[in-house]
Amino acid sequence: MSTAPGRQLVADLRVADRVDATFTAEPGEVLAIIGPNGAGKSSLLHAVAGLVDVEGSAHLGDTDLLALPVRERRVGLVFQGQLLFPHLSALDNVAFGLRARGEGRAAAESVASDWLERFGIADLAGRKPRELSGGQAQRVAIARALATGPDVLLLDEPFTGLDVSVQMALRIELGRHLRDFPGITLLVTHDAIDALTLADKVLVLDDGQVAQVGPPAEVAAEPRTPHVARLVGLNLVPDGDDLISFTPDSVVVSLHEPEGSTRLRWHGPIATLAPHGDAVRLLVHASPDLLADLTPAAATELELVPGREVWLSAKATAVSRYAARR
Ligand SMILES: Nc1ncnc2c1ncn2[C@@H]1O[C@H](COP(=O)(O)OP(=O)(O)OP(=O)(O)O)[C@@H](O)[C@H]1O
Repeated sequence: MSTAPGRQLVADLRVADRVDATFTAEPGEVLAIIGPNGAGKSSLLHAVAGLVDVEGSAHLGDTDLLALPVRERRVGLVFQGQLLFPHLSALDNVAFGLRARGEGRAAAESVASDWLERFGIADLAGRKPRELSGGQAQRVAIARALATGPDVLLLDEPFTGLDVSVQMALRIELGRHLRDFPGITLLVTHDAIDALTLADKVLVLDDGQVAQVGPPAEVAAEPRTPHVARLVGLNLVPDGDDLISFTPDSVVVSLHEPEGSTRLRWHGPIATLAPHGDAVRLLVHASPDLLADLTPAAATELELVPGREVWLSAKATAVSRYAARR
């Protein structure tokens, strides 16, 4: 366990022209960092880990993280494609960090063995990484990061590249371990499910800047960036100083301009048309792009095909309206 639990992280980090982000994280909190490709998510984690040049500040309680040499930062890393040491067994991989910190072999192996047990892979202790499946190797990598009792755990897309069923099992397991973890977890993910199920707080990064921070349910209900809206399956349209969001199934699709006074109407060509659950989901190149779900019968009736111009409208009662910026 961490030697110094209970310390808040207060960070104001700038990485070249890629990241300029201020955020805080509470002890025991899982902060999910989401945003489009190239938003700067990995750069932000690398900055905390000390893997890139960074300006600004990062304090963990009274400790100035950036002033500490990298190996003295109590930070656990699980990065995309990060390899285990190929020549070490699973047990020795997990024990490595403890050994590097000066623990004796027996003590380090006992802690490592305990962590393999907690991840349900004690029987794989003697295997080399090449003898492990992707999911097993990732369990070893996460156990290795947690075994040293870090103050901050950095997870960068920890489930990428794994089968969906393995991802689900590992997500549940990780959630269990994170609930007991007294340190701070920064979890970079492109998956709304990770953010909604594992995180206490979500930070949305857009072009290196913090676009939104809040509890997962709030970010999902009132997204402020098109990327997050799409992640949670909502349409998002700017309207003056406000944003409005609405579900694809609340959109009415027609071939002619809707009558009535609603301002909430758009038109454009159908870009794609695909099954979505029991419905047919359209992506329409309006301004902005919008999703609309309708029944297969309605799609056939309207003779909808890609390229066809359609009108979309949303009932005022079906939209959620909120300020674009807090
Ligand atoms: N070492 C580097 N030197 C210069 N530019 C970099 C470096 N690493 C990343 N970048 C650029 O900085 C931007 C942010 O990259 P970063 O990998 O942090 O984003 P990301 O949000 O993690 O993206 P992804 O989801 O694709 O992994 C990108 O435009 C990327 O090309």
